[in-house]
Amino acid sequence: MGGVRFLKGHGTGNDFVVLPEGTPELTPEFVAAVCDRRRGIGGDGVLRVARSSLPGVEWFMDYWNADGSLAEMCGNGVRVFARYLATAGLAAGTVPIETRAGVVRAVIGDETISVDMGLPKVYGDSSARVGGLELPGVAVDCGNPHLVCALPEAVALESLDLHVAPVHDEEFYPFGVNVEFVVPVADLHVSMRVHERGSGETLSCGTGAVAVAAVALARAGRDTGVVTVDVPGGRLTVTFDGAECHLAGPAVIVASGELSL
Ligand SMILES: N[C@H](CCC[C@H](N)C(=O)O)C(=O)O
Repeated sequence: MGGVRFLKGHGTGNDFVVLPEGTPELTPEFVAAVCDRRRGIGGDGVLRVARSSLPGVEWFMDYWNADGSLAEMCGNGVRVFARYLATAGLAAGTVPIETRAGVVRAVIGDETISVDMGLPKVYGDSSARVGGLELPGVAVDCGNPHLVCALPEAVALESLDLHVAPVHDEEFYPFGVNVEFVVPVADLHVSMRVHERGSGETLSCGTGAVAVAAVALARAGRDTGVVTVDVPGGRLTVTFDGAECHLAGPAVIVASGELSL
């Protein structure tokens, strides 16, 4: 697909290739080639800008993982998508965006973009094995599947080797899973690393931050509050107001160009 215009952006280091409106339908092979960090542009995923057919919704975020697989939702992706719309003069203020997991609303600020994400659903317990450690975890649905594993005190977050995908229960997660490893920092303040389905370890994961925040809030016996989530790529905050949660953090566009893949 030669002559395709692209932009590059990230939200706390979770990086995406943005393909503006008019880009033809994508294939897994094309997405994997674009996300290749040596032979392509490089990215944790692709955000293709398309029109929504839903009433009152103008935009559809066609999100793909780096390996060319589809995912239902991408929280940092929505924030970068909204930043692109704003910089392209296509949106300002609050903009509804359709995703495969439903419609979310992005609130566009100068530095921060916040996404109204609905409420995650904590739906069970499972486990993951990483580096010989079998870790229990809490299953959370953020439109996409997550497993939140609290690390034992003796295990340092940075000691985990996430070059290899954690082994998960394939019966519990037949379509794969994003696995977060989390340690407490302070009250309603956690630090996490994440191994993402279809992308490997990333510096940040918005829906992952929502998942770990939901577990932290439940552990504190609360259903409203602001949870600070430190990720290797920076800091996200997740605010629960009782009706839904709001994922907030920086999102920037850093480059643009033309693909000749
Ligand atoms: N980085 C994304 C999550 C992508 C999830 C994707 N890896 C999946 O297969 O669900 C985020 O900020 O929410």
